[in-house]
Amino acid sequence: MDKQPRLLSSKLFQKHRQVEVVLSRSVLYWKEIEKSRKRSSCTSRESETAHSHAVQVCEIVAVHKSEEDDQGDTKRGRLKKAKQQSQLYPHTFTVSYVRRTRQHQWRCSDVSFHCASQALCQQWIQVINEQLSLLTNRPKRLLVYINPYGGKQQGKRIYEQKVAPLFRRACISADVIVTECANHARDHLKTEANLDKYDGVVCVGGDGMFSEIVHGLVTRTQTDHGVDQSRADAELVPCSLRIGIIPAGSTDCICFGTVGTNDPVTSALHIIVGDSQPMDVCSVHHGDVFLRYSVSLLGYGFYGDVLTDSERKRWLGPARYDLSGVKTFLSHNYYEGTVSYLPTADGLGNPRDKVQCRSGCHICQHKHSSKDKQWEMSEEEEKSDKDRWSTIHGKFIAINAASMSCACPRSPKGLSPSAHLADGTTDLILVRKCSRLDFFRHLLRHTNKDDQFDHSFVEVHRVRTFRFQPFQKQLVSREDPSEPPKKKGFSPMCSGQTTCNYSKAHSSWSCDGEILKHAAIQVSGYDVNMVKIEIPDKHHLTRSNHKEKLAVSSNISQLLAGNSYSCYSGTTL
Ligand SMILES: Nc1ncnc2c1ncn2[C@@H]1O[C@H](COP(=O)(O)OP(=O)(O)OP(=O)(O)O)[C@@H](O)[C@H]1O
Ligand SMILES: CCCCCCCCCCCCC/C=C/[C@@H](O)[C@H](CO)NC(C)=O
Ligand SMILES: [Ca+2]
Repeated sequence: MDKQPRLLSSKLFQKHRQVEVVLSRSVLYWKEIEKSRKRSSCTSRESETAHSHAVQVCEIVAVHKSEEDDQGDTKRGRLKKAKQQSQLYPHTFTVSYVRRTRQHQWRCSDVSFHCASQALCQQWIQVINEQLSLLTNRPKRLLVYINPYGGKQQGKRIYEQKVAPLFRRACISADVIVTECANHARDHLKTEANLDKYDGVVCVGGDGMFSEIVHGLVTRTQTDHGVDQSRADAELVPCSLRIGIIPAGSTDCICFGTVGTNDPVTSALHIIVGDSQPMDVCSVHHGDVFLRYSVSLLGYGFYGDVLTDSERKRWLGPARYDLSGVKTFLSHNYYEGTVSYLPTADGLGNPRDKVQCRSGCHICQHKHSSKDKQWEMSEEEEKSDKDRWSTIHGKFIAINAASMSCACPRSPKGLSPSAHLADGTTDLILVRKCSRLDFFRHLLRHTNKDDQFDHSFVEVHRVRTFRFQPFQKQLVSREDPSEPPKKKGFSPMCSGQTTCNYSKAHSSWSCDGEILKHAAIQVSGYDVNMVKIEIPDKHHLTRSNHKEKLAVSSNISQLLAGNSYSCYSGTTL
């Protein structure tokens, strides 16, 4: 039981049982009081039973006066007793709270308490509401964008049936925009939306829709502050709004990888209780042209080809990825090019250390602690960066940069199971040319417990920044990979069948599910945050089910952008 002082304590009825209900600052607690008769004395005494319950105040969704006085017991034998009790305790209030179920899923449960007087009932409602109003991280006004065509085209139904009733119950007001075309949400955020009115933006859709919203918010903030985001070295201004995700897409890896499940009700509840989770965001440039931000996967070769092919099959819904996956696998293309990367300093773990990023992850927390200088680069260290760049030239079936695990229902541990959500790094996975069978083995390991990096043709590096240059006949190798490539380095790629046996010379980059126009990219890395998501409640892990893989939810996060142009930095989503 909570050691904090009691704010309120009463004997009330719950269903047909008398319970002692106690509210402290952090916990609502109720315990059944069983009346048993002692034969010897024939006097009644109260004894404690094992039936006690506790709900954290921060996980109370709402408290309401209940209209009906049905005490919830319809069994005939007890009906009479229940009726008597409802006459004695006619005033009822209902507390809605978060209940954890299996596999990271949350549900909203109700418990009703019956009081003898209206004054007592009102007092309970008032005191609980007062405690809830102290939770300042909870949103009150939200701007919701629904992509009606994402995933199985269920976005609108999911919002209306599963999310809106919960928002209403939690007294959250929501302005809803159902998008009419691609980039509707992005452009509305960029130019029209009155963002002062809201505490957060909610995205009902998949990773592509989430990406739209990130781009809209970041761009809007930079425009408002006169920052030119196309400059790779621009100091970005933090966004003040958080983004929540209601999964309604095909992959939903950003939701799955942060919350641990892609369940709309769970996400809605995380938004209501104001949970947030920092996430890395990287910026992708082609020379000095800004292309996009990425929060999940940048994939060239296999995933780029899957995405390119799947876009033509959108009408198939999520199944398009399976079909295009098989087709791309059978094509067995590989691509020649040069990857240069700047590895992370020690202390940020490595992609094969089997450390999983959870809420309150110490690596991510250190990254975001301004007092902790452990991972901040000194000037000298920054200068010596130039010597730390590595360059690999080769033929690759896939080049993947995972800024987070990229866990999703297809691959529950993700492309890089130990990648961190907010450490300012990305895991660069290079899959070299190999046989079809070997590549199949590698892919298969994404779906089971085996280590997908444990192959001679796969290497993985935790990096702060990297560049990719597809092979070009006329390409003269640059001497310093840490310098951005000169413009001429991006002259037309070799066309026709050059080095690849089975494929065209170039693949495309899939950036969070969107195809980039250029194959030659630099993904900026810098140790200062571009955008940051804060975790306001560091205790979340301790109050959650310890079996949970990813204890927290990241559904709503805050764009707190720090400075700098860069990339793997926490964003506030
Ligand atoms: N009204 C609309 N009509 C057509 N396209 C839209 C509309 N609204 C948004 N979009 C675009 O649809 C694309 C895909 O949406 P979304 O990410 O929601 O679903 P998905 O691609 O099925 O899922 P995932 O990205 O998780 O694989 C996004 O890039 C977004 O820009
Ligand atoms: C023989 C079985 C092979 C199964 C291979 C499973 C591997 C699946 C890995 C999927 C990772 C998805 C990472 C997420 C990327 C998103 O950004 C993007 C847009 O939603 N989705 C895809 C599919 O690229
Ligand atoms: Ca990361």
